[in-house]
This record gives sequence, structure tokens and C-alpha cells, in this order.
Amino acid sequence: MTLVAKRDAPAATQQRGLPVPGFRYGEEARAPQAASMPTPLLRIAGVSLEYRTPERVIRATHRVDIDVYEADRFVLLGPSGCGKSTLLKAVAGFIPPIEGEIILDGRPVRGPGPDRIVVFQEFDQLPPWKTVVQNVAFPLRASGTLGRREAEARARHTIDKVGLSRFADSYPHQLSGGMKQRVAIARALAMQPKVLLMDEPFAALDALTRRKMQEELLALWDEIRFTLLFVTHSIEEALAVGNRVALLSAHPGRVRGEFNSHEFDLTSVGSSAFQAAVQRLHRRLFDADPETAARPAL
Ligand SMILES: Nc1ncnc2c1ncn2[C@@H]1O[C@H](COP(=O)(O)OP(=O)(O)OP(=O)(O)O)[C@@H](O)[C@H]1O
Repeated sequence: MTLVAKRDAPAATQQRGLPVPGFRYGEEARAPQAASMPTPLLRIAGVSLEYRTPERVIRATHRVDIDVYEADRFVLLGPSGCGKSTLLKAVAGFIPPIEGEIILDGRPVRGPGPDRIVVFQEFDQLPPWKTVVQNVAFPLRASGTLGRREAEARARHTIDKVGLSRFADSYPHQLSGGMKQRVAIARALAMQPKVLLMDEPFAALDALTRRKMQEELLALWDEIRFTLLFVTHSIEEALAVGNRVALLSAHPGRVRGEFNSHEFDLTSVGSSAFQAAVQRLHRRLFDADPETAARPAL
């Protein structure tokens, strides 16, 4: 695991598990010269977010700075209530920052848009009366993005990309959980978003199913290389799913550090290097916070 002060190599330049040119592993790793870095696809710059109720103002995040590059699997990791979901909602365009700016592909985010799609936990709840192709085509039609024929063609193309063309005319109940997740992600990818947003998508699942879903997600990323912003409060999940992890402090969320985790995947989970990384992140998350120091790694 590499700790970097600010930002790390974009996934587009990485092979999972292989060193990135210009990077060294270990605590002394340095980010390459700014001139050699591509422009971030998503820039969260000094973003503070608040909720206002008649009684009080709740600050959810405080001056968060994060750069996400194309094809990153970028994870927001932090304890419950640190503002991860709020940050994701702000990127989705549902909550405007009270200070700072969110910039996607050079343009400030001013509201929701089809260039940012949230994949919800309920990927197991695809409308059962629609076939896979109908499920994937539905948002394209409902949003007025494409007409019937074009939507079906795009849906079939995307279903092919996620490796489900043999099941295009099947119904959800004929698919495994992992296949349903692929359909849900295909539905999002068919909209050709710039970033996929996932908020604790596997939190409600049992350990085995969760692992299967994580495998499916990573396999899909290997094939398609979409850009992912993923929220979790599980340190293990963050290290296994992400190539970069931003650690947020307890309420209000501030970035406590950024970690390069692309040397890990699900096969590393039992390794001593992985466990050492978990411990290090755990200390980093909780050490300076006596109230939460006693909490176990999730
Ligand atoms: N609609 C809301 N109105 C007022 N306060 C809110 C609202 N939603 C969230 N909050 C507060 O904002 C803070 C951040 O909440 P948020 O849900 O973003 O945290 P989180 O890190 O995603 O937590 P968890 O891991 O438990 O989902 C918390 O203190 C929470 O109580």
C-alpha cells in the first residue's frame, strides 16, 4: 500500500498489481510531476456540504479535495456519518456545495445529469416483468435519450459488453445475483455516464454473496474500464475494490489521507501485506479519534 500526500497514478495508466512508471511502492512513494499527469475527470475541490434543518445546520463534509481520473476505482472510506453518502449525492448533483466546487470533465456540476449514474443497492430488484434487454433499454427511453430502436440496439451492445448476450431475452428471475448486478451496471453504462456512483452497494449482503458481487464488479471493470466512485465503511472492501482510497475523518468528513491500493485485489485478502494495510488504515482512521478508537475494522 502506498501512502501519497495528495494524489496518485490514474488507473488508466495502471495494470492491476503492476507498478506504475514513475511510482515507487512504500511510504516514500511520490506522485509524478504534475506536468505528466492527465487532467482529472472529476475534481472535488474544497467542497463543504451542509444540511439545514429549522433547528440547526449540520456540516457533513469540510473542504474535501479529491481528484478522480478516468478508469479509477476510487473509494470513499470512512466511519458512519462522516459524509460519504452526502459527498456522493453532491457529485450526483443533488446537493450543492456551500463552498468549493465539483467539476466533471471540465464543467462545474450544477445538478443531476445523465453523465453521472448512481447504481443503487437494489440491483436485485430489476423489474421482473421486463427482459434483460428491456431493463437495460428502459432508462434510455424513459429519459428521452434514444428512441425505441436505438435504445434496444444500445442496450444489446452494452449487454454484450458485460458478457450477457446469451441472456438478453431472459427475465431477472432466470439470472444469478452476479448476473443481475451486471444487468444493473449495464443499465447504467448504457447511458454512457462519465462516472458510475455506488453507495455501499453490497452492505446488506451476506459475506459470500458480497464477495461474489465484488468479484463481478472487478471482472466487469477489467473488461470495460469505467470510472467508479464507490462508498464503503469496510476497510477490506475499500482495499480490494478500489485502486485509490480516500480516507475521511469522522463527522464532519475531511480527507485524512489518500491511499494507493491497486496492488490488492480479492485474492490478496488473506495475505499478510493486505492485513498489514488493513491495520494501517484502521489506525489511521481511528487513532486520533478516542471516541471511535475502540471500534473494530469493519
Ligand atoms: N437529510 C439529512 N438531514 C440532516 N442531516 C443529515 C441528512 N442526511 C445526512 N445527515 C447528516 O449528515 C452527516 C453525514 O451523513 P452521511 O449519510 O453522508 O454519512 P455516511 O458517511 O454516508 O454515513 P453511513 O456510512 O452511516 O451511511 C451525518 O451527521 C448525518 O446525520
